[in-house]
Amino acid sequence: MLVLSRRVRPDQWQPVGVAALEANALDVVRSSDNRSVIAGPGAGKTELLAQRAAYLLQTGTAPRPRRILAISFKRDAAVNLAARVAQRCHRDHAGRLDSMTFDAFATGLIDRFGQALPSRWRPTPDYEIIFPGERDFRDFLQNQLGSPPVSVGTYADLQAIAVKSFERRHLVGTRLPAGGWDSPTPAQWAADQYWQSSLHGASKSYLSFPMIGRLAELLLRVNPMAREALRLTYPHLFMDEFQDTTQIQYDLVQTIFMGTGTVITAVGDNKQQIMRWAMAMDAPFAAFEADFGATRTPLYNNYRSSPNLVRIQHVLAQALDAKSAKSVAMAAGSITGESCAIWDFSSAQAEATHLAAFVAAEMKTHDLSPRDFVLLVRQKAGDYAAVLEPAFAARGIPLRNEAGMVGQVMLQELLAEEVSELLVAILRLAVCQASGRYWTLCQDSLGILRGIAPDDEAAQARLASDLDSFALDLLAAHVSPPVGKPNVRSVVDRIISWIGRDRIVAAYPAYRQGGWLDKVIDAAAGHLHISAGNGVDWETALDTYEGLHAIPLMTIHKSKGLEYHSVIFVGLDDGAWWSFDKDQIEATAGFFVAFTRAKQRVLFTYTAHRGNRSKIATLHNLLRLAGIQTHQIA
Ligand SMILES: Nc1ncnc2c1ncn2[C@@H]1O[C@H](COP(=O)(O)OP(=O)(O)OP(=O)(O)O)[C@@H](O)[C@H]1O
Repeated sequence: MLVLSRRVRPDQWQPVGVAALEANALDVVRSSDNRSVIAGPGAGKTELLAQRAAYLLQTGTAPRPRRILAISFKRDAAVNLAARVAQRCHRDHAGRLDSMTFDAFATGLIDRFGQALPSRWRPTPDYEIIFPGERDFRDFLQNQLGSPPVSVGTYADLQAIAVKSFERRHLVGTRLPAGGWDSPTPAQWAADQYWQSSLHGASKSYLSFPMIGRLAELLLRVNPMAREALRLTYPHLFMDEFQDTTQIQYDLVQTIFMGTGTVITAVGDNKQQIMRWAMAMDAPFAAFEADFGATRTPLYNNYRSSPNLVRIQHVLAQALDAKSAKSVAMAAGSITGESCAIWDFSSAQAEATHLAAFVAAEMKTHDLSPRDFVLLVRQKAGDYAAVLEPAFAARGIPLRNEAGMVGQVMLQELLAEEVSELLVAILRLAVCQASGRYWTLCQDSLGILRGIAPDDEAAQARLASDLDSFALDLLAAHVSPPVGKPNVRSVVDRIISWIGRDRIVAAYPAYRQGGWLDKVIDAAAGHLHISAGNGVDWETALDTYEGLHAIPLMTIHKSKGLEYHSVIFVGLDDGAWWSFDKDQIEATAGFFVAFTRAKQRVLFTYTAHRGNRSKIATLHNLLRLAGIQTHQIA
């Protein structure tokens, strides 16, 4: 694709990389006011943000040195948006999009300005990120907390605080008072004790991401200069998957941008809200429209799924929102036979054997690759992998549990880590035959790490020559992947030290805390060692590392935002959906997310050994309502 850096007149700008956008999408792309775009799956919401970035950058509506801030909830979504913009824009333009997760944004603010917080809220500069759970809060409330001062209440008052909602309601439930609570309730007093011991109880502070979000909000509230700097830098803000916004994130955005000239575009789908357990707000779009005067703009097309799947999606969508409009299917159907069915099996083994045979045959007949399929499960992916993996291996198809742990990092997260991506790109550049496209990737990433401006031709040329000689040396030293864990580790260490550990830490805020960089490097080396097993060549080892030829197995949560030719949902039974009764809406939304990842086909499997279908009768009834048949397969 030819991408130009010259400026385009707004009236002459055309969507890049897609034939057309629907009228409302084009309207949002060109808009200069706050918009909330609520649209169904596959409507092109992420694509709309990529197109809007292209429009703002290419027409000079967001002129240099101003930048666009795009906040996503998951790291791979942030990477995905940046990649789409990089494909559509000249790199001079694409480099002015800062696409990051909320956590990275808040952490970056604390790292830059945190020492300006009032002393009672100031973390140590070397604070660590922690992930406390219900057990930690129970231990704190029941064992670590003494009696409160009489003016606050009694020990019994403290014990009456619900452990389950302590974090959500009290610890990070509201904005932090700059000078502390004046006359705290027992719950506020307990929250303050937790805060003070996390911030000042040891030689360094220990903070969770929600706590960092709250500190970032306070920081911006009490620091008008930092607030103003952000407003000036970012005249445009994008928020993807807005349905999952937490109150903490919303308050931060409100403190920085409400009532300013920054134009906000928020996109999402209420029917895909599956993060309520992780503190997502009840109605973030309504709050945004009321507080920021945002105009709601719906989208009607579905570019992902076949007409038959869009028809079924509509039945499911109506169970979540009776007012939801039927989408217009823009993609054609390409398979014969049923595009959705429930397959019953006598055992998990029979299920695994049949699915492997089916996928192998489909790949052959329709020229599909393993990455066109996904095996989705509700939870405990490892248990399913133990049965499915050997059955697929017997058909010569590697299956890979993306939720599996490599050392201390989840595989899916490892692959989205900057360090892992850079390692793979440098290795591919050095050792693979057709490595052309890795040049640009390495040159761009290293240019950013070394602080070289894209238009500084002399420095870019020096970097290119440096990269070239490093790649040649690497190849000369390792014509094939090294054997043995220590040797693989030393290759990884050599690349990291050539890139410069300090540069990596300086460029990516997440690596500044809590030994995360070491965990990622350990995991990358461990995963490369396993991928290079059996004396394979470099290309095979790196393909295995990235899972290019393996069928992914993942949970619904991890599949958000992704798409596949065929989705096979393993386990439509009460066992997998044991908590269905607890929050039927969220569970049905999860079911909807799983279903809507498919372009052409969705298969559900069931085996009685894992549970009945009575608790989740609602889901089975919905499928029946949509005309889906159940077949006894094996
Ligand atoms: N205008 C368009 N023309 C053609 N294809 C498009 C267009 N917009 C999006 N697509 C394609 O449709 C698919 C879905 O787009 P996208 O991922 O942006 O949807 P989404 O609304 O964010 O989906 P979801 O909420 O289900 O994750 C992608 O493959 C994308 O490339």
